[in-house]
Amino acid sequence: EEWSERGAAVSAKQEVDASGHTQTRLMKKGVKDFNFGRTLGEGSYSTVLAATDRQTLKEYAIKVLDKRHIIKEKKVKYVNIERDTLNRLTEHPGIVRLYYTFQDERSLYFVLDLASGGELLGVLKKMGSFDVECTRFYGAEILDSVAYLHSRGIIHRDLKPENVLLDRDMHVKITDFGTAKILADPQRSGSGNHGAAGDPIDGAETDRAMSFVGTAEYVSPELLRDKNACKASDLWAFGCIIYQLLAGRPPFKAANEYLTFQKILALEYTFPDGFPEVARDLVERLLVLEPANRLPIEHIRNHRFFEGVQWGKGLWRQKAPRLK
Ligand SMILES: Nc1ncnc2c1ncn2[C@@H]1O[C@H](COP(=O)(O)OP(=O)(O)OP(=O)(O)O)[C@@H](O)[C@H]1O
Ligand SMILES: O=C(O)C[C@H](Cc1nc2cc(Cl)cc(Cl)c2[nH]1)c1ccc(Cl)cc1
Repeated sequence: EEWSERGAAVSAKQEVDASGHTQTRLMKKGVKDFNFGRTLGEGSYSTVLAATDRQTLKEYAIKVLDKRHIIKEKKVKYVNIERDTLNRLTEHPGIVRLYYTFQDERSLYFVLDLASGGELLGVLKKMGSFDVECTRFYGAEILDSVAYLHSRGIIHRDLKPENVLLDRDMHVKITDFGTAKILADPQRSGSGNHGAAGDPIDGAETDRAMSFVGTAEYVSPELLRDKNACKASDLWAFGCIIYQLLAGRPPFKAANEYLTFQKILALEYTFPDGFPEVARDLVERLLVLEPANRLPIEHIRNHRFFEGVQWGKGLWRQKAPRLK
């Protein structure tokens, strides 16, 4: 029979030996259990391939990392953070699920949910911008997923439309957890800053937090100011995403990263003509310099912008709105 513990997936094979005793052999999945298909994309340290499990014919995305490259680029910590984080995130439809990890002499392998709809960024670029109905649907699924991350003591720290993938039914699958922060105490640090002095999960986490900054356009002011991220940092990024879906561009974008950072710290952004009022009110309550003053998730769910959204399972069962 097949059972898989999180992360180290093992399958047990019952066999009767010569003396009639039942023996159980444990086998970890490996490269030979899969037929590899087309390349889905490339990262700085990774290649993602479509693959099919030869026994179950189930389709996956397998992220392959070259060991030498990982070691040379000092990314071992990130890879193990990604694995440990994904292993804690097992039960939410909006998070890319990790089924197995394994390695061979040359590479490391993450066996993940296949998100065949591509990146939300790609769809947004094709559309130019989303209408309120589509923004409401994708905003709600992203928010529901972030609420789950936070409940599991995880801060994503690099939320952006590139990291919001879409499955074959055009539902959200959030990915890219190599730069996430695992909180030692999941209940704390809603908006309280922590990092060096806070409750890092380990020493490595502190120096990593000190070195890690997300993607310029979505970086929160607290991360720029005191190099500390908190759960509210993900809500800043969420505000940027809602703005971008409706406006077709992020709120803070300048000729280079330094100028973008200046705009963020000065809260220098404007709404384009025609930006929907109800969405403007929500964005203004999220793009707030002080993390503690940002709208908390429960209040975002009840905001007029999300009026009519069925939160919980219903959200994930309904058909995704046709992108028009
Ligand atoms: N589960 C998945 N299903 C389908 N496509 C995926 C999946 N995960 C990643 N991809 C695609 O593969 C590409 C590489 O993803 P990967 O996470 O390896 O690197 P990245 O995070 O995009 O790049 P970097 O490491 O530079 O940040 C991305 O463009 C992404 O769209
Ligand atoms: O089998 C497991 O789950 C644990 C290993 C731990 C691990 N072994 C490694 C070897 C190298 Cl060379 C680099 C990294 Cl980051 C390594 N991480 C592992 C294997 C694959 C992946 Cl994707 C992550 C971690």
